[in-house]
Amino acid sequence: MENKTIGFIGGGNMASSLIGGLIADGFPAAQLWVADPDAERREALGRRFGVHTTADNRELTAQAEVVVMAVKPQVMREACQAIGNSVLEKQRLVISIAAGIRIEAIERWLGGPCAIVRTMPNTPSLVGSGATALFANARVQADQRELAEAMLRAVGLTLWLDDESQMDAVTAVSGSGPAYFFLMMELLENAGTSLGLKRETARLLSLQTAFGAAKLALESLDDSATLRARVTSPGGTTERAVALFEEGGLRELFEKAVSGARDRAVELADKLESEKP
Ligand SMILES: NC(=O)C1=CN([C@@H]2O[C@H](COP(=O)(O)OP(=O)(O)OC[C@H]3O[C@@H](n4cnc5c(N)ncnc54)[C@H](O)[C@@H]3O)[C@@H](O)[C@H]2O)C=CC1
Ligand SMILES: O=C(O)[C@@H]1CCC=N1
Repeated sequence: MENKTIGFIGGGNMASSLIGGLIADGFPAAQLWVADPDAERREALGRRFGVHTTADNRELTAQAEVVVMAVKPQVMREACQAIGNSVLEKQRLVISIAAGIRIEAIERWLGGPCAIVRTMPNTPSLVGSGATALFANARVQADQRELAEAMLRAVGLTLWLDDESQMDAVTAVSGSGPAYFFLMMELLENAGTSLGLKRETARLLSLQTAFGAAKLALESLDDSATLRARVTSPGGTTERAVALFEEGGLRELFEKAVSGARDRAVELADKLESEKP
């Protein structure tokens, strides 16, 4: 991977997280390109990371051997169609991070057979703690698979899926997942503040507790329910809080919210892939 040039079509939140994570892992900024129509964004990315920037997607595909599609799903069709010729002619490896959009649609929009790896990363990639699932089409060669994996492993955990349709569930679990945990941290901080703690005290306790719980769970052989049981003294404080969560329907609500996210990925793909050009 070290000698490759990687280009991002779209330099928004997720591309910035991947770029920041790659640079922090030692990947040379001089081998990173970003194409974005937003001049302020290009300027900010150039200043923050020292990467090459351009407003011209085709200039990026001319420069970068690996082309990461990092635009919104709603922009994927137009962006793929605009770079299709150059991607196919130069036989670039395309890596998509777009939620919902299936490989078959990306290939169709590019206009011909192409090596495509569909992935679902998440924003903790910025600090090297991302989680990314990958799925490759049959045109992806072993060395390209290795390359895609190495790029995402540089910013966190990677795993390959054996069925592309699982990507929508992954999107709902780990793609959107950081937002659920941020929400929980926000709510715990607010609850602590309501109980009379200083905002900063409640914030630090909430964040370190989230971090500690995740670290403990990752390093433990026990499952999350067992770890929870160890915090829950019979007749104690945790038991009361957990009972109130259960009574309030948190378990059902969680199932509903995460399947709502999965359904939205499917809905987006069905809508965007069937729209007339
Ligand atoms: N934000 C997240 O946590 C995650 C996002 N994703 C996926 O990443 C993709 C990007 O999402 P975000 O970074 O959150 O969006 P964003 O809105 O922050 O970034 C999109 C960028 O694309 C640029 N853009 C728009 N049209 C363009 C074009 N034709 N060519 C080049 N650039 C163009 C915009 O100016 C913007 O900077 C989406 O497909 C999303 O599903 C995947 C995993 C996690
Ligand atoms: O909210 C979204 O649609 C994107 C995909 C996963 C995380 N952010």
